[in-house]
Amino acid sequence: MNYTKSVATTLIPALRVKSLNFFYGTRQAIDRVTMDIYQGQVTAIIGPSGCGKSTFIKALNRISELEGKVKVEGQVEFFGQDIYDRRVNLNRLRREIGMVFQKPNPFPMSIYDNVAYGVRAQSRPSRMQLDDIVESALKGAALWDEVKDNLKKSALGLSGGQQQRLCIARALAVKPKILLMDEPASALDPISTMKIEELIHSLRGELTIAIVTHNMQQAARVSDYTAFFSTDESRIGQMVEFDETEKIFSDANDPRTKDYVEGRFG
Ligand SMILES: Nc1ncnc2c1ncn2[C@@H]1O[C@H](COP(=O)(O)OP(=O)(O)OP(=O)(O)O)[C@@H](O)[C@H]1O
Repeated sequence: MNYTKSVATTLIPALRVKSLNFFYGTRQAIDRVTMDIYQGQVTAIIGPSGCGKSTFIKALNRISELEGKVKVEGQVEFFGQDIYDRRVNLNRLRREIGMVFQKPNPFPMSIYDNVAYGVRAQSRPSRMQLDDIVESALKGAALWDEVKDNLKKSALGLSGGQQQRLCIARALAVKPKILLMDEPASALDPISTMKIEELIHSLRGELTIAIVTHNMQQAARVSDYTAFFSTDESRIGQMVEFDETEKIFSDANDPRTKDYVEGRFG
């Protein structure tokens, strides 16, 4: 399916990444990445294995710091605020910039409690308020109709595709401004993949989305903007080209991007 896209005329950067270097210990994984992620748009990050796509998006809400000793240089501004400033509240940052991973990771609890989890951690809503939040997050993640009669059942009994939409509902429940998705459909069957793509399309506009994907057709279908990453001779990831998705896939400026999107490399 191809979705109609309308590239916005006034673009507001939700995230501004400036000359970002990222190191695991002493090993540099990405080198001087500079790009904007525009509000309300879907931005795809594509590129060959090991070029730093996951590293890059995990640096955008500082979830990468959970992976051990990492070092970050450069800046990431979230609506003008430096997310690497010492005073940043990490819980709040990760609520505002939510994340969905490749492998669905529901908590071992009921469907309802999964979605309510983050909301309960941050506030004390009444039962009725919480019911409303859970319902609207599940509707937002296009899962409500499938689970509304089984909210008390374990999330682990859902199919892989349903679990992934539940994880999206869990992220939506705390009202993020940005949703980062790291290959959200790569472990799913084609029908579940299509549902995730439709969902991305329906969330676009009110939500800013950055998605890492290996699937170039998927990037072409769902995104408004695309960043192509690759590695240099020393195998450090860099961003080669960033542009409107249509341009990247039909008339890229850099020959490395052209080769990759035309399947000649990677
Ligand atoms: N936790 C980690 N510790 C050390 N090195 C890591 C870690 N995670 C990733 N790397 C290294 O950083 C580089 C970039 O990895 P990353 O996973 O970001 O690439 P990717 O483009 O997302 O790859 P893939 O498409 O295979 O998922 C690789 O060389 C990888 O081995």
